Amino acid sequence: MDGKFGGELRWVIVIFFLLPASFFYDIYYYTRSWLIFKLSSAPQQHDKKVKAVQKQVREWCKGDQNVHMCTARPGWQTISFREGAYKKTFHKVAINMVDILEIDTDKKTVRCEPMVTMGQLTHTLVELGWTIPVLPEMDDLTVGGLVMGTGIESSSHKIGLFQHMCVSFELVVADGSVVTCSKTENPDLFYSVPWSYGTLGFLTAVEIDIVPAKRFVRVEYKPCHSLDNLVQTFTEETNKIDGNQFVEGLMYSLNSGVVMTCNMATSAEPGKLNPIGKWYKPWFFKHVQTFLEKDLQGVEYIPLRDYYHRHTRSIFWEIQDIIPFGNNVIFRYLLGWLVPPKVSLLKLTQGQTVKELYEKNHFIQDMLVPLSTMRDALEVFEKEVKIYPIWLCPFKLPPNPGMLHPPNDAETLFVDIGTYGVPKVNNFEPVATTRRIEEFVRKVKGFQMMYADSYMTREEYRQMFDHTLYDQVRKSLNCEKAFPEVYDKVSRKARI
Ligand SMILES: Cc1cc2nc3c(=O)[nH]c(=O)nc-3n(C[C@H](O)[C@H](O)[C@H](O)COP(=O)(O)OP(=O)(O)OC[C@H]3O[C@@H](n4cnc5c(N)ncnc54)[C@H](O)[C@@H]3O)c2cc1C
Ligand SMILES: NC(=O)C1=CN([C@@H]2O[C@H](COP(=O)(O)OP(=O)(O)OC[C@H]3O[C@@H](n4cnc5c(N)ncnc54)[C@H](OP(=O)(O)O)[C@@H]3O)[C@@H](O)[C@H]2O)C=CC1
Ligand SMILES: CC(C)=CCC[C@@H](C)[C@H]1CC[C@@]2(C)C3=C(CC[C@]12C)[C@@]1(C)CC[C@H](O)C(C)(C)[C@@H]1CC3
Repeated sequence: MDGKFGGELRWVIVIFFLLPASFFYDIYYYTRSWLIFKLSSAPQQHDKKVKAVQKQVREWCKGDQNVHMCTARPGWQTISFREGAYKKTFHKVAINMVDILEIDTDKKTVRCEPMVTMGQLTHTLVELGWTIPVLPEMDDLTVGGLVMGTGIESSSHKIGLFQHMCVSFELVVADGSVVTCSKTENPDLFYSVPWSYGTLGFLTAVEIDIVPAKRFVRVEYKPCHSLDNLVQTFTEETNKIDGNQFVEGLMYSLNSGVVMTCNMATSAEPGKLNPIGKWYKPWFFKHVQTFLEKDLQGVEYIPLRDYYHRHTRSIFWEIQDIIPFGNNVIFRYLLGWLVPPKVSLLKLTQGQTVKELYEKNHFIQDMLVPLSTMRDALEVFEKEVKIYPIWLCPFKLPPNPGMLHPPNDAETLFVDIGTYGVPKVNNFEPVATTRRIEEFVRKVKGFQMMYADSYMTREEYRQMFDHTLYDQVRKSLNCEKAFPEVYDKVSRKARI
């Protein structure tokens, strides 16, 4: 879809075509998983589905093995910025595994298949009084994508990244056999899987910790009017040993922002309930900004699912560029219940015009840097792109084996700096600007989230991510012919 409808009138396509399509898509999957759970048919089907994956891999083994393998999930369906070019040429293995297999409340784990989404998990678990400790909040993120890539949320400062609450993985590896791994069983494989982007094997099941859920989240909004104040408040709140189940920051300029500290609660104080997930409610980031404007500290109680998916309706703040009047009160009351359009359908229908617009004039990155370097990092982002709001999400990084190591191999607090939008500086140049920021991140021993565009060279990439264990495991599992190296899947050159 090109021309005007691909550019400034994209919203026409979105409202009249994508929103209804997204609605029916959701209804179909919602009903399907509800029925499957009611019939309790998923656990019996699982072994059959694993065998189907094994069969496909063994067929590849019998062939001449001259192309690598990847999952058959089309690039447009994923929550990454671009599609992998390799999806056109690789041998595709279908992994149609979309079900929750078991909720074990004694062991406190949920076992699910890799295509289970975050929206599906919250619907299921929260209703039963449980939740997972780190719940990356966009509804359509999948367990498989989050394990193989990475996931983060505002509880990560207590728990770590998505990978750190995973108990075990089940994979079909290069020779078609099934391997399970955990901290005690095949630990090398267990620690190498996160950030391996499907280059060690096909994931078929994941066991994840669960914790009791409460009905509400008590949110305290703390407006800050200087960079020093914001960095100090954010750091103190993140460091509180016993307090704050969730900590999040939204910055509206280099010198202003709101730090939110949150805890689950069983009941709400009268008059302070705010069901922000309802279709007529303002976008969450706009709502948070009102606390800054009024310079008011405030307390609210948000229903748990609404809290988890607080940035979903506005796709963080990306929806502003897609439906410019989306936060208008009339639009919200009339059509707010249809929002957001599915990222996958947006990707599927975007034309060359939009692609080029985003290529030249849009910046989407999440950079994970040690909390102690947060101030410098924010100044670098201000100088290089000047995009606001900025999303701040703290997380702890334990000194585990694998791709990510904290400085000096000691558990360290990090912060994810998320910048999504149109740069406001005059000298923005996508490649050069991103490369300068990547260089800063490497210098402070941080990491780039690889769903976005990365312009690092192979050497720079290997400098950022420790490949020692990964290389070893690839060798022992004979991955060379079966899967490419991570770099060849995630670098900008590998994506279209
Ligand atoms: C996969 C899935 C998708 C769901 N999707 C939605 C949704 O989209 N929207 C929504 O509002 N609600 C959804 N739900 C929630 C569902 O409606 C509630 O879980 C239901 O209300 C549970 O109440 P109940 O008393 O009927 O449970 P129960 O009668 O105890 O269980 C209901 C069924 O689930 C099976 N079951 C129970 N525990 C497990 C387990 N640990 N592993 C496997 N099967 C189990 C039981 O065998 C039974 O057939 C979903 C649940 C699941 C599991
Ligand atoms: N809050 C957060 O933490 C957010 C995280 N993200 C990012 O989004 C991505 C997840 O998006 P999503 O659409 O769910 O996933 P994707 O389909 O984009 O998959 C991501 C990677 O995981 C691999 N993968 C997925 N499933 C399997 C499997 N069963 N077996 C082997 N490899 C698999 C894919 O391999 P292949 O290429 O072969 O398909 C791909 O390389 C992650 O990279 C995450 O970091 C994005 C937004 C927010
Ligand atoms: C760690 C966290 C919280 C990351 C959040 C990342 C989101 C803001 C990203 C993930 C996918 C993402 C890059 C996407 C887009 C915006 C930013 C998103 C949603 C959009 C919708 C922008 C518009 C584009 O035309 C297009 C449809 C291709 C993309 C799709 C992916």
